[in-house]
Amino acid sequence: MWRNIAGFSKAAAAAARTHGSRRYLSSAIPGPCIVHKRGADILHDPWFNKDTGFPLTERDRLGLRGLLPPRVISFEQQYARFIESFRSLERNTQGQPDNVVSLAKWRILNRLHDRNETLYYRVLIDNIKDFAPIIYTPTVGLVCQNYSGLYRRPRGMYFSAKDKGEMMSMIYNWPAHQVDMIVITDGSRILGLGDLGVQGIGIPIGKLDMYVASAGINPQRVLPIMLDVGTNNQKLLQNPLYLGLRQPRLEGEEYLEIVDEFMEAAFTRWPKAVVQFEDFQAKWAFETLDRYRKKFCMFNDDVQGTAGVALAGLLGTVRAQGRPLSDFVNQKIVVVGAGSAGLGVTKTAVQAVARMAGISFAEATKNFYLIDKDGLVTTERSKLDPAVVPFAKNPAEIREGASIVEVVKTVRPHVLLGLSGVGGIFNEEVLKAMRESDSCKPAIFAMSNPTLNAECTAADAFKHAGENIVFGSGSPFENVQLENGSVGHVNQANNMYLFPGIGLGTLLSGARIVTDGMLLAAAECLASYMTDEEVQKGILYPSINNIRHITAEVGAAVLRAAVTDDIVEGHGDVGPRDLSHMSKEETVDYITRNMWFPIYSPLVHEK
Ligand SMILES: NC(=O)c1ccc[n+]([C@@H]2O[C@H](COP(=O)([O-])OP(=O)(O)OC[C@H]3O[C@@H](n4cnc5c(N)ncnc54)[C@H](O)[C@@H]3O)[C@@H](O)[C@H]2O)c1
Ligand SMILES: O=C(O)C[C@H](O)C(=O)O
Ligand SMILES: [Mg+2]
Repeated sequence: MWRNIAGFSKAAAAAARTHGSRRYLSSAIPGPCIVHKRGADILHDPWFNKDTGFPLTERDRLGLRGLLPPRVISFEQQYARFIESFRSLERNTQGQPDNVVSLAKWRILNRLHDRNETLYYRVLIDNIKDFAPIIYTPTVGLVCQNYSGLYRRPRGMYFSAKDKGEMMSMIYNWPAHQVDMIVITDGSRILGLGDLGVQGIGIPIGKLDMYVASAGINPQRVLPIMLDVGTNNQKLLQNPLYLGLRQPRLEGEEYLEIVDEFMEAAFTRWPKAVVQFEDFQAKWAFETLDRYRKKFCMFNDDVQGTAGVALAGLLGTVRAQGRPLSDFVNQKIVVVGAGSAGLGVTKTAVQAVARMAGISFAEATKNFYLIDKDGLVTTERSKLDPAVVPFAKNPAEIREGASIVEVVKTVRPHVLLGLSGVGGIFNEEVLKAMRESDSCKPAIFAMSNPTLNAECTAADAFKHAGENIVFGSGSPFENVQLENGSVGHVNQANNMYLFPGIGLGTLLSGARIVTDGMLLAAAECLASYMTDEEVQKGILYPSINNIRHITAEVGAAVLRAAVTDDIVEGHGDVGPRDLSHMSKEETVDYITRNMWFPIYSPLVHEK
């Protein structure tokens, strides 16, 4: 249907040099873009539509003359007009409830997304700090909860249990010839909001928006996928407006057959795509990761992306204490939440300790304490989930099922990290107990999303646990003004710092799988991104304003790890030998040159 030629990567190189600055607007010369449509069909296609920005010659060439008001409005003017309407929405909704304002902001952005993707992604990239909380966490959670009511037009593809046996042909219904990144969910654990069934499609859409904005994946080559295998959410099943299958979730083999069929279909059509699994309930997150990671180019963001971001944060807290990184092996870490994210983080952190100290995995678990909904996990627990067995403590040390506060008071941990999905669970008592931590700078990570599900707020953490803490949260919070006159820095400990680079680095390496080495390289790259000075101030992660730069660095680290693992197969004209001969700087440059940047390309019609 369409083909993209030259131009984009040239534009991306210029874009990368300025990291999204407005200066770029007039500096790049975009290459042409082939379009197989004409007239009104182009205006209704957000991939090609330029609204009033079509130059007169293009209007003639494409049969648009008369279909638009006569005046040609420049990209800069369109951009300014959108920002002005957004700011005026902000003014007009002042004083209204947060949810109402957030949804209104999401709607105005979504309308632009549906109409003109080039302008949409440009405003997103240039204003990522303001707009990420709307198109991504936390507002995306609210959007999923209200999806059936908000639904206007489809985005992505839906594969349901009723499509069994049809998927291999259905996949060809997708209009794009090339797909680079797929994000798939079954809607079973959307953020900390539980089973939202088909309404979970908002998550792959939001994640892929971040891929375009952060990793420069061409938006014509992303594909959000909803695997609708039913829902166990009774409220949704009873809602007459619910848009998904009205049946309980498939289980066991029936479930796996659906996922298998989708994976076969997707990789048959796009053998070089990368698939990110997102927000699957823990049992399926682990099972599918195990089942597919050696067979397909895929990773699970909640298990693996989160683990890398958390590890970078944990290493940062050691540096923030003014201690050498090797001291990580002595950090006592309490993890609250033993699901897909909590277990992924714990396992990765224990592996890091084992590697650093040169000890076995079992020995390295000594300083880790895992708490789930039934309290501290010990070997005494009946029906112990096999995934948590390696981390179960001896009940002689602390009793089975001990509460968070009991564990914190007994262990005096350096780090308290929450991935429980339970809002406010780090209450005043728990936070005050962290004052007795053995660390000079105790760290509190309230990583659950969205905002109301965070284990504590930033303000409460600094108020109750002390002004010397290091704080991270999954959803954004404002920095906190401390009584001592300084600023309590809030880190957004969110996998958004890694998944775009993991996906992009993997894609551009041409690797057919994502190895542990690639994931570790991503985490190490993020961990070493910050200067000592920043880390001393409690700043563990870079500003989201630098996300394109971070993603290029992470992507290069991932690609180089794929070279080390000897699994690169190349991408486009760049072969495996070229990749393996690139220096670190050349790899970053290669990644950067391949990042798409939104700019109007001249459209050339071809039948
Ligand atoms: N910041 C990030 O980048 C990031 C990444 C992934 C997940 N998350 C968030 O982490 C949360 C959990 O995700 P998940 O996939 O691990 O979910 P999950 O359902 O797999 O696991 C939740 C875990 O929390 C435990 N839990 C529930 N109630 C508890 C309680 N009262 N006390 C202690 N533990 C309790 C459960 O037993 C379970 O082990 C979600 O809110 C999700 O949004 C954040
Ligand atoms: O989506 C996010 O913001 C992070 C994470 O993947 C989550 O599931 O909470
Ligand atoms: Mg997730």
